[in-house]
Amino acid sequence: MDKFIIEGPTPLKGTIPISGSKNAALPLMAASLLADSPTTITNVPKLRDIYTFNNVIRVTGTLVTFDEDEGTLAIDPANLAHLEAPYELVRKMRASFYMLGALLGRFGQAKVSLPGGCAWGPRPVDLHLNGMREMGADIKLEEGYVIASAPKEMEGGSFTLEPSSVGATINLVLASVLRANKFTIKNAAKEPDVVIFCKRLVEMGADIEGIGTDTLTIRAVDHLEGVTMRNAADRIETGTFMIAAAMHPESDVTLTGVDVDDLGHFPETFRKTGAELAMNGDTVHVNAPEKLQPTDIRTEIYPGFPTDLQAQWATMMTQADGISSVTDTIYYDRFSYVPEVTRLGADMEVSENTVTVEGKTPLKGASVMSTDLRASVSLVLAGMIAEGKTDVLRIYHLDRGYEDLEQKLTAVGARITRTDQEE
Ligand SMILES: CC(=O)N[C@H]1[C@@H](OP(=O)(O)OP(=O)(O)OC[C@H]2O[C@@H](n3ccc(=O)[nH]c3=O)[C@H](O)[C@@H]2O)O[C@H](CO)[C@@H](O)[C@@H]1O
Ligand SMILES: C=C(OP(=O)(O)O)C(=O)O
Repeated sequence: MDKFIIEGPTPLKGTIPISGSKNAALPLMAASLLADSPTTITNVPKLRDIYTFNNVIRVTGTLVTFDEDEGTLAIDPANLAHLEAPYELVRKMRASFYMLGALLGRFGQAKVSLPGGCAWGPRPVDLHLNGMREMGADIKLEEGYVIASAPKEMEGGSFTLEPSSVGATINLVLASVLRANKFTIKNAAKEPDVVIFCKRLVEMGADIEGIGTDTLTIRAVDHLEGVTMRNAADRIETGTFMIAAAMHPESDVTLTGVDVDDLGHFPETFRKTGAELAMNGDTVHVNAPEKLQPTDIRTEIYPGFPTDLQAQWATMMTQADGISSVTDTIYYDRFSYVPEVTRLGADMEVSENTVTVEGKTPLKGASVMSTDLRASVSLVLAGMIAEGKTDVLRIYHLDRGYEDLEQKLTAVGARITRTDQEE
């Protein structure tokens, strides 16, 4: 198992290119299975989750070709015949559950393992399943698998997501675009990953009304055509590097290739820390403040503060002068990074779904353990401002979602090396 050795503290200075988004690419890949002809997706990052989902898709007989140098993924479902997504692959990442909507929507049948993914607490799929039932599908659970079937035409109807869910919105759209006479999703997710997914489906020929709002109405079309589509820039990687840039008073970082319109209210909140932020076209420039201001946040659905940046934000707040509170309203248990950042000297206390951070505490290098994707990157952020050597163990979590992380950070001044010496 690989680990990072980080020598700190180091200011970050220079330019970091932003990669294509993992969480936008995965639904686009699932959408390509609905088409009668091949789809090409550009700006796809080289990430473990993308490789895993490629393999999930290949099990069905679909031809998947990934040109890693170009970041171009070609998906040809002409020979898609095996309507199953097995446990061995689905357990590795939650988004492989999109196979349920894709296979059911296209073929009226699917056998898909219940999903894995970042495991910080309960992550149910009841809304995916109940929404499909409401649409007219028959859904059973057998030995850890969802067995689904649907007639050629489903009546459709209406289903309210409570709470709003990115994954359920995507799965219900996948299941309905070819098969439901008229299906309405209420309290649908409006996250940019959902918006780009719906827009690309419309380019393929789908009929989806209300894109970007919380009510989506889908009317079945006869067939969808494969197209060439561009994936979005990664808004979570963008936010992570903005936070990294604010943590050391001498840092001055430019991010390129950003989809600034996908950042919701994050830039506004970020400015409250005292960091200077300039956004110009697809470029974001961050100049760290002399003194970081304590800034409370609560995670919310888009355009509110993303839960996928909660751990990074709380870690940044260890360097702010004063007390701040970070509350996660989406995932109540997403705090496994707290004991690890505390090992470096942070003063953090979790109560229910809030972590209270008292700063500013000097951090000192130690060995810490990655527990999930965003928790892991917050340990890297902490390691880059900690005095001395920090070992971040189990970085395979990071490889799920950050493309070339150590190369990108090293290029702007961090001292990070990867080794496979971990016992
Ligand atoms: C691959 C991907 O894109 N993952 C993202 C996606 O995950 P994912 O799609 O799994 O997250 P959801 O938007 O579904 O989860 C939102 C909330 O709904 C709840 N819920 C969800 C489904 C369900 O059937 N029942 C239910 O109760 C969840 O427990 C959670 O409290 O959105 C999350 C919230 O922005 C992000 O943290 C993940 O990075
Ligand atoms: C939690 C994440 O991914 P997943 O939903 O696939 O676990 C994430 O991208 O932060």
